[in-house]
Order: sequence, then C-alpha cells, then structure tokens
Amino acid sequence: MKILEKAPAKINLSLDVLGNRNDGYHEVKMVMTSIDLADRVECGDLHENRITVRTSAPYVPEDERNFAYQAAKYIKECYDIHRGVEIMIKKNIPVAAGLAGGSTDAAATIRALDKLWHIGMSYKEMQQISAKIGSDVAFCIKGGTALATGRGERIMPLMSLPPCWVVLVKPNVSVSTAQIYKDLDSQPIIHPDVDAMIRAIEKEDFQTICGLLGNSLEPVTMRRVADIAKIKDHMKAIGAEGILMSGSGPTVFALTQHESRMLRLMNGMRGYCSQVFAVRLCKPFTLLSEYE
Ligand SMILES: C[C@@](CO)(OP(=O)(O)O)[C@H](O)COP(=O)(O)OP(=O)(O)OC[C@H]1O[C@@H](n2ccc(N)nc2=O)[C@H](O)[C@@H]1O
Ligand SMILES: Nc1ncnc2c1ncn2[C@@H]1O[C@H](COP(=O)(O)OP(=O)(O)O)[C@@H](O)[C@H]1O
Repeated sequence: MKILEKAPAKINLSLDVLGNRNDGYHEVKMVMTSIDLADRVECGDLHENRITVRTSAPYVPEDERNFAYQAAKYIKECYDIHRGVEIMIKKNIPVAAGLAGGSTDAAATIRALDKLWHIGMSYKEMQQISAKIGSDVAFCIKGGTALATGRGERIMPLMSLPPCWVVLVKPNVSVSTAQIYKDLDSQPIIHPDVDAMIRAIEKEDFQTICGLLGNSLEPVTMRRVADIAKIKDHMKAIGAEGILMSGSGPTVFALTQHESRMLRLMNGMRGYCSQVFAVRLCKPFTLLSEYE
C-alpha cells in the first residue's frame, strides 16, 4: 500500500525575534501561511524493517539527515512499529530557501505514516514528534495560517488570508538558517508589529496586511546576499501590494490580488532569476483524528 501526501511550502508574513533562549535557539513570534508550491511525499510498505528515502533533487540527503527519514524513525520508536517504509519525495520547493521545504516533507511523512500504519495520532502527538525534528515542522502538520511562538513549535491557528497571488523569486544562492540566526546576535534587531498583523488578518484587510509585512531576519540575510535588495527593488518597480523575504531567506515573495500584476511580476522577474513561481495560498489540512 502507498500513501501520497502533498507537502506545501510556507512563507513568513511577520517574523519577530524576541531574544536568545537558554537552549541555543531564539524566541520567535511569527505569522506563517502555507502556499501552493508543494513537494509530493509518497510512503509505501517495504518488506524489510528499515527506512529508505529517495528524492528527485540530487543535492538533498537520502539518509538519516533527511527530515522525512527522521520523522519515520521517531514514529517507529514512539509507537514501537516493526515495519519498513519506502519514502519517495518529489522536490518542487527550492532547498535552503526560507520556505520550510525539509520541514513540510517531515510533516507530510508524519501524516502519511499515521495513515499507512493506522496509528490514530492526535494533533498533539504529531506536534511532539515534529518538535524533535525542527522548529518549523509543527506548523507544517496542519499548515494554513497560524501564529508560531516559542522557537516556532507552538502553534495557534489564525483565519485564512484574503485570496491573493504569491509571486516567489529565489536567488541562485542558499543560506544556512543557523548562520543567519548567529549573525543576528551581533546586529540591532528590527521588530515588525506581529499583533497588528494578526488584527489585520482577522479584519481580512489585505492592504493593511501588505503594509505590515516585516521580518527581523531580512536585514541580516541582505548583508550576505546583495541580490535580495535588487530583487525587492525590481518587484517594487513592477508593482505589488507587499514584498518581503521569507524566513531566513533568500527567497523574496510579493503579494498581489491582481492577476495582471502577477503576470507582470512573473515575466519581469524571469529576466533576473531562473527560479520564479506564482502560486495561490493553501488551505489547512484536516487530520484524520479531527474527523472523529
Ligand atoms: C527562520 C525560519 C522561520 O520560519 O524558517 P526557515 O528560514 O528555516 O525556513 C525558522 O525559524 C527556522 O526553523 P527551522 O528551519 O525548522 O530551524 P531548525 O532546524 O529548528 O534550526 C536550525 C538552526 O537555526 C537556529 N534557530 C532556529 C529556530 C529558532 N527559533 N532559533 C534559532 O536560533 C538554531 O541555530 C538551529 O540550530
Ligand atoms: N526533505 C528535505 N528536503 C530539503 N532539504 C532537506 C530535507 N531533509 C533535510 N534537508 C536539509 O535541510 C536543509 C535546509 O533545507 P530546507 O528545509 O529546504 O530550508 P529552509 O530551512 O530554509 O526552509 C538542506 O540544506 C538539506 O540538507
């Protein structure tokens, strides 16, 4: 038997870093939303009791360093499962791009194995497994729009955003999330107004949402990747309601409710970057445990 799960990327609409924690992580407060740029994760029975991972991208690890592998390993341990699994990941999300590609693959693996092995995991149990893998995995279990706090693993669902297009531009460099958080420690931090963003989402006020886009990590990554400022300037000149770098970067996204602007942005940005995507937002998942 095989279970297929969609694994959508995320963008950060507001990302505030509140300070350092004792565990080496940073305390964050961020609003995230899932987008319709997605990997495809397929989990199938394997006759031997082991985990295999294959991916369509040559530079993504296929061993225990893959977050999907780690998800399967923790589930086997926690639920004492003596079955093997074959995981195939079709990568469509750019890697190390600030879009949570690895985290969403891990979350999709958790949802898929819950079904394949008939475990009946609750949302809370899924979140406990997620926290062992990475800070962004817990959000990706349900996706949608949410406030994430702690190191990113405490999730509070929010209303969906008003419908819009998301145009993403990924410069041809990758950044390390750990390095960007480390760089931040030697710089003054800018603080976006996360609470005002939540209020604007509740009011379904798209223009205010766009005006409040902000990310404490953006100036930090910009120091390493000069292209980010250039991409933002080009997108601004073409026209979009809001523009921001996602997560630790370097992907830049623009939000617009106008199809004509989305098309102009796509065509205009393709001249500068090879990786340009235009997608819609992605609804949250309903988990099996929520049907009961
Ligand atoms: C910046 C964000 C914003 O959503 O996303 P990405 O850019 O990675 O997509 C996240 O905070 C990234 O979450 P994630 O990519 O899961 O990070 P993790 O694997 O947990 O941590 C990688 C490293 O980043 C640093 N880290 C991460 C999260 C956090 N709250 N504080 C940190 O200092 C730590 O040095 C950690 O070792
Ligand atoms: N399934 C996976 N897909 C992509 N990267 C993965 C995966 N599993 C582990 N990784 C590792 O995670 C690192 C961060 O990748 P990714 O999750 O795409 O970026 P980000 O944290 O910026 O959102 C990569 O360099 C890669 O080595």
